[in-house]
Amino acid sequence: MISLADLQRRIASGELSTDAAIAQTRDAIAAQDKAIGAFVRLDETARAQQAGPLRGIAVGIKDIIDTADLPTEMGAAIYRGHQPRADAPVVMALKQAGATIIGKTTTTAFAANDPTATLNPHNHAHTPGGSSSGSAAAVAAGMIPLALGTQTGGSVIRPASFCGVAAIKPSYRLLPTVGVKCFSWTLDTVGLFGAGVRDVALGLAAMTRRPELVVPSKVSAPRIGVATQAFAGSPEPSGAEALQKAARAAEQAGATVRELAMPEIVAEAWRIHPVVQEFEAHQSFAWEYGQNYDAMPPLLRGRLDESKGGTPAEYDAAMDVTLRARQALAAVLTEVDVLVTLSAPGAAPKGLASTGDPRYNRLWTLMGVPCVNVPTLTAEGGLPVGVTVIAGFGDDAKALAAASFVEDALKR
Ligand SMILES: NC(=O)CC(=O)O
Repeated sequence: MISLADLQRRIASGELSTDAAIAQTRDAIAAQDKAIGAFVRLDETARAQQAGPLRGIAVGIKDIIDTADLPTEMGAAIYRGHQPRADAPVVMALKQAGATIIGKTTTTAFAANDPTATLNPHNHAHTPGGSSSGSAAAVAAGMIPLALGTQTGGSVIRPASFCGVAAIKPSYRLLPTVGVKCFSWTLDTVGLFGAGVRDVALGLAAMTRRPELVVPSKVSAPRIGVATQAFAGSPEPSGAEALQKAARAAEQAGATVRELAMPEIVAEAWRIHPVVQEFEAHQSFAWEYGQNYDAMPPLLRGRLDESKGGTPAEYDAAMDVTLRARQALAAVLTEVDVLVTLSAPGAAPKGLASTGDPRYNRLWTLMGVPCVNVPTLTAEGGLPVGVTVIAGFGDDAKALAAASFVEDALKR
């Protein structure tokens, strides 16, 4: 994979020009993407910039995020050829930091669960996950050093786990979702993919102009609470093994590690996540579902068919649980620095019919807390499995530093 940190060092030292860095990316895409299918479209006119912390860094943008220089087609026939007038603010933030938008990466239709044709670079017989399929696959295949995705359920963390890359779903609203096709305004969060945790941190720090997000050279040992999420059901053996391996490695590296049960109200928030998601989806997709029913992607259309009976009273009750659960989780996170939990039930499912199950991700999306995927082990078939490091709302720097600690501990 291409390390953003390594590219920055080589560009800063003059060893590598920004033009050469972008040319290397184009060569890697040309060599790999015919087999992987991570990109919907490439910008052949995009050039390297000469200033900014992300100069020479090629970035892939999930195709539900508006771009002025490329169509934004939402992975859906209804939006084929759709050309936004303006870049979404997160795209502009990348450009203002010096990045080069190299292309649009595949997304499941409307970032739901109708799968893409993108393959897992580690094993082409398996899904890369979704809904940010192309972003995770393009980074994992070594085509680009940085990509944007989004998460409503588990669409950043789960594909990152399946593809063996680092990723962050930041605190809710750290990055604006203006210009991002809305699924659920309470849940939708823009995230980043990179080769390693430090690379993701550098990308997020540059986009947000928050240098405090950069992982320091020395990271102190965190107090870790292991959250098994038993309320979400049992994981597959590879998922359980990854959680145990990460906890053990962190402890051997000096972290204090203990299992932490979640309060019942937090488990209840896990249960009502779909109520919030689907109620808001019916409003977000009202035009597509109401005026273009036959052209809707089938799995999303079926979900909306099933959930159209949801009532405002049910939604209000779910939001009340959400607010109380966020308060309870904040109290839990005073006992430890971070939580470590499962990123997915196990390795990537075989075939492309499913992008996997967000059952271990969705709670944290609803809680709005920063989540970082740390690649942890390689399961049967050469398939990666990660774990998620979680800090309190607004503690993105702490989540990134602790995730880097776990990442380094796993390398020992
Ligand atoms: N958009 C999403 O997060 C949906 C998913 O987890 O597959």
